[in-house]
Amino acid sequence: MFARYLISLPRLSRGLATHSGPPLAIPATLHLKTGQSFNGRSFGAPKSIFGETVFSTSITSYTESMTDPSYRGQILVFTSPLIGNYGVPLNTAPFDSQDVGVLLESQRIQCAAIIVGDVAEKFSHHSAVESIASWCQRHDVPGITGVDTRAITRLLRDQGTTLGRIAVGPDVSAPIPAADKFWDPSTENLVDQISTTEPYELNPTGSIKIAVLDFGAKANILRSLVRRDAAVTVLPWNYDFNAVRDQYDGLFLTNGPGDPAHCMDAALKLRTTLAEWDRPVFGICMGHQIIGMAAGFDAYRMTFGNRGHNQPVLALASAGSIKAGRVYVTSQNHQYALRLADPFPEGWEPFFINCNDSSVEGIKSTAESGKKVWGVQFHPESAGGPLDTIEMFTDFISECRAHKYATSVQTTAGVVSPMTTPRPAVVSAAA
Ligand SMILES: NC(=O)CC[C@H](N)C(=O)O
Repeated sequence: MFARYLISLPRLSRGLATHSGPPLAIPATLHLKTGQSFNGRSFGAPKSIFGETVFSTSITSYTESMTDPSYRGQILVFTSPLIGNYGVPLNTAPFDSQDVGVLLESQRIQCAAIIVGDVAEKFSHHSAVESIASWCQRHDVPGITGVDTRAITRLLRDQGTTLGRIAVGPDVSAPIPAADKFWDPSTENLVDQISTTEPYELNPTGSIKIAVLDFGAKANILRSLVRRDAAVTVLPWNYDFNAVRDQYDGLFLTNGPGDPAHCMDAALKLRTTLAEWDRPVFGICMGHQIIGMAAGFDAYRMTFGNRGHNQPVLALASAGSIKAGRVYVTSQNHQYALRLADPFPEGWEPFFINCNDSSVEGIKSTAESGKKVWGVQFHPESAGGPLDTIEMFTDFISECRAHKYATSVQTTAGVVSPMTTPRPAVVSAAA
């Protein structure tokens, strides 16, 4: 009994640590390109920056959101009023070939800045090692607290995602930059800045070989594949996959930051893949947009996008664990979407639709096409958010196994009886 207290005491003292950055006395202001300003106090790095101001309605998982590479270049406004109350954990996972080396979604904070109503100066969680303010400071990322995030959100909902500048300290009283001086991250190829430059492998002894095109992958996407015993090869976003495709049992396209138009090169290469290769392909968010562009859809910029962890989507088709007619609650972070085409390009059908704004949430290849290709705008891997659609990873891997098994039976027919061919553990009943 006494020993139990001894073990928990150091944790308790760590968990009750207080804010360790500079005092919240430095003024900071968010200026929007459209002329509005919001005054608050600085925390984290006391530096001024530009970015694209977006809001997220997620209530928890600020650590996962902030390390999601898709937020690169963005000033993230949390609508949840209290942020930081459970602190920040140590962002290292045991590094072995089975893991991605981080607990959160990438090695560092990816968003340009955060804006919160009330930053928690005290935090409490058994795995917390520092406050959100000291974490932001270590990563050179500014934050503003003490502003009316509801007012900012209502503004962004009306006028759409808006370019912004955070002015800190002496910059608060400097003249507001002219509208044409606001840096616009959508003009840059942010994917190229974040994607791996060299191929690398995870879980090389896995039983099914999956190639991943990295547009700015969240770690939980890679984990979700490795946990299903995939041998994962992560490739740069514009890698010539067609030159190596026959080594793989399936292709996965990840999430990523910025305007998908910058990745047209990847979409055109994928068009060739889809025309000539019949193995399963799955894409999430940016990956879904790339699949859509390869299929002939347009991607457009939404007014304020969808960022939050409770976005309802209606399944319009069944596949694997997904049942047509059911609503799934999903995690989302996107500004762009595929434009609804009527009719869909030949060989494609609707997969999911957003219940709030009717935007396209998923497309899939038709049964007649003989392909197994899925794209979803939401994040089945979650982190943070609900796990309603996590089994889509199992469905994808099962399809890859089923394809590999069917091919091995075909190629060995007449030589080896199918009975002696090892059958994969999980074979999907997917349509
Ligand atoms: N999470 C993502 O992959 C986002 C995709 C794209 N950058 C968008 O904003 O729509």
